[in-house]
Amino acid sequence: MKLQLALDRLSREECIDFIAKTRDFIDWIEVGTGTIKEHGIRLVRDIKDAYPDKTVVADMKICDSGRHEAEMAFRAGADVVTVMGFAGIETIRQVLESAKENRKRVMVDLLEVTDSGRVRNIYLAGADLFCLHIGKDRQSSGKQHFEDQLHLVGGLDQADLAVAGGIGPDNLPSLRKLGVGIAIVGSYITNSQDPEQAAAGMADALRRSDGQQKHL
Ligand SMILES: O=C([C@H](O)CO)[C@H](O)[C@H](O)COP(=O)(O)O
Repeated sequence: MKLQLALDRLSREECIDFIAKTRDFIDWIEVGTGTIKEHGIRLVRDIKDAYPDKTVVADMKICDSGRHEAEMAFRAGADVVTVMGFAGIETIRQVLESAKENRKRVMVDLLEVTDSGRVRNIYLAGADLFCLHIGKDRQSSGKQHFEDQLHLVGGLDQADLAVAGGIGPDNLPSLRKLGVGIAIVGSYITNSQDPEQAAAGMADALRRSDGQQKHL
């Protein structure tokens, strides 16, 4: 299982600092939605320039104007862009087309998606990377579990699966059972007193896990 560090609610300098501290343990770097809004898409470019060997995810959470927003992220050096699973299928198609033309990838964020038929249509449109996501605001209610969302991606045999939202050592065992390929971890690392140690511990635990890891 791979580890994606999510950079949310941080200053520009903190983002750079967290990457420097955790670089040996993380596989993918996510520039969070709010981070892009606050610091601009230029931060994606700066991070990709500094870490060309890392996969950089621009968490654009696109829900309209698909091609325009995807190209903005790809031009800035993003390897992966996120689109919302609840967006119109035309928007999602535009993002997928842009990714294909630019030889990049799309992560479909399933935040607040409940209809597996919709997910299947997105899969049939060409998406091959989906993210089960318990949003920040939902996390505070503590009522949602990744297991409850798993039916959304059942039968999407060629797709890779990521999970995001409240991930740390406590729910790692459940991820193993889900066949997750990539664990997206933000707060557990960025709120830690020792981010390097937190990332090292997560990376070690993820790699030791016997989840049905797929090539990403
Ligand atoms: O995508 C995210 C969320 O919607 C805020 O923009 C987070 O990056 C992701 O859920 C990681 O969350 P935590 O690990 O719970 O910080």
